[in-house]
Amino acid sequence: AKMANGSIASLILKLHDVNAVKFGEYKLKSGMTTPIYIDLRVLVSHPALMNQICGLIHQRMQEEDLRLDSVCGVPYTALPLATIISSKHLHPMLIRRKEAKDYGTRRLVEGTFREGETCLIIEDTVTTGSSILETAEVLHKEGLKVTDAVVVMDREQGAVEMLASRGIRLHPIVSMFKLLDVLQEAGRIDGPTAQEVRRFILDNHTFSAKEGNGSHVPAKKPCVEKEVELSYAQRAKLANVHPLASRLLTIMEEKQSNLCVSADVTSSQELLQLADSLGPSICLLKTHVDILKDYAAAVSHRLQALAEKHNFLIFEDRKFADIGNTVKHQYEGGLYQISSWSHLVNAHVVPGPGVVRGLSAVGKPLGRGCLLIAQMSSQGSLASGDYTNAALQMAEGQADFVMGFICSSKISARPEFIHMTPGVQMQAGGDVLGQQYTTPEEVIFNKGTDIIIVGRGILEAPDRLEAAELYRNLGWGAYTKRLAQS
Ligand SMILES: O=c1ccn([C@@H]2O[C@H](COP(=O)(O)O)[C@@H](O)[C@H]2O)c(=O)[nH]1
Repeated sequence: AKMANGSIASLILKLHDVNAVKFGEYKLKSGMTTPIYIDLRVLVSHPALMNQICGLIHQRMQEEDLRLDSVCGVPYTALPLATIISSKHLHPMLIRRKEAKDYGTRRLVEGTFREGETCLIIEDTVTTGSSILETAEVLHKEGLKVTDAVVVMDREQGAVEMLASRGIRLHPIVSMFKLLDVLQEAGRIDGPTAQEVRRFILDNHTFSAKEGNGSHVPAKKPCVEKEVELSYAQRAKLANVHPLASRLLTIMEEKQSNLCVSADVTSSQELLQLADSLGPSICLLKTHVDILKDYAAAVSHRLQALAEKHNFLIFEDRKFADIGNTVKHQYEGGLYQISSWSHLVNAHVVPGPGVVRGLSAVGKPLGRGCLLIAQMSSQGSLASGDYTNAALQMAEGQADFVMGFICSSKISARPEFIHMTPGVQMQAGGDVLGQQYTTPEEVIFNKGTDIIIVGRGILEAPDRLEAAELYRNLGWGAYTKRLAQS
């Protein structure tokens, strides 16, 4: 059985108890200042916790079916971890010296081994992965093979990718987003602290596949592989872009609008009237067709005509979340026949990739597109950390149908993907049912997403058109400011 969530959560809380997780301002080996510091040096004072961690490392070694002839801890903090695993599970251990002695054998690797043998590296914490790489390089020089490393705490800042680019698979026991989720859930840290650290981690990814930067220094401008930013128009012309994403990006550029209005009204007449009056201001109209009390097929026909007239796309916010076969029916059939009129739909990733395959079977031949829900705006949302990463991976695996994300911040550096953010109003705040709002400037300029989704901020305004124009101007202004800064 895969490592249970409960045992990881209990480990995280114990690490916090012994002050191995510290919040504040700290400097890392790379020189980077970080709002969170992981200090596993304290483990030597907590033998029971040390044993628990070694048990989890060994469990991971078995789950991954790792073949090894020896283990080697990265000096110094991981040395006792490797020692316990070696002693308890009878894996021979090697010790990598940080500096050669100037007497005796002058060896950099102590212990007995034969050329061609495989050594598993054990590390306490990784940021860039550079310490593991240094140790692997020393072992390589001695003729040993290093294919895998296990780390207790991955800060999720690029070590997995950097080491993979050097042929080493990294297996983390705890990852940063999981740690933040558990501490926040347990009330150990508040929401703003967790959010500040998440933001820091996302903005300070140290590996760029393009530069292949191996480690010692963060990528030049720290961010998710941040490079010079492309305009919406440039992104529309990219070779790999989904045709519907290209159309949407072109509309955005032409209309100077990154505003999606969320038309959460319950009468069809009001929906159509909204589409007609706000049509010139928006790039996208988002519907919840199942809240209409008087839906008939004619409504979707008229909506399509208005989308043509005002040059916007339609996005039915259906949030599909079932197995592939069921969502196929839900998308194509039933009362609403969504695939026949909605350019875009979205899906939760909780069922796994089958949900996208099911939707794609219906939507792709019609030229439709799909957004994956990677994060949600509501308080206490479970869509964060590993879940968000899973959404990203799922999108990358089916990018011929998935064209972007519903998210609260930019999660992919690939310019083909469009990031759309709900929970937007003029002022930060929320409603009584857990909705949380941020401003257009925060979403587009600071969090780097592409489209603001605004519902009640416009629907409840005394003059809806005036409000829509205000949001359009703010969203577009934040985008042009971001472009100018890149
Ligand atoms: O995480 C999410 C995903 C979807 N929504 C939807 O967006 C609108 C927001 O309406 P407001 O009136 O601006 O709060 C609504 O249709 C939600 O279903 C979201 O808010 N958060």
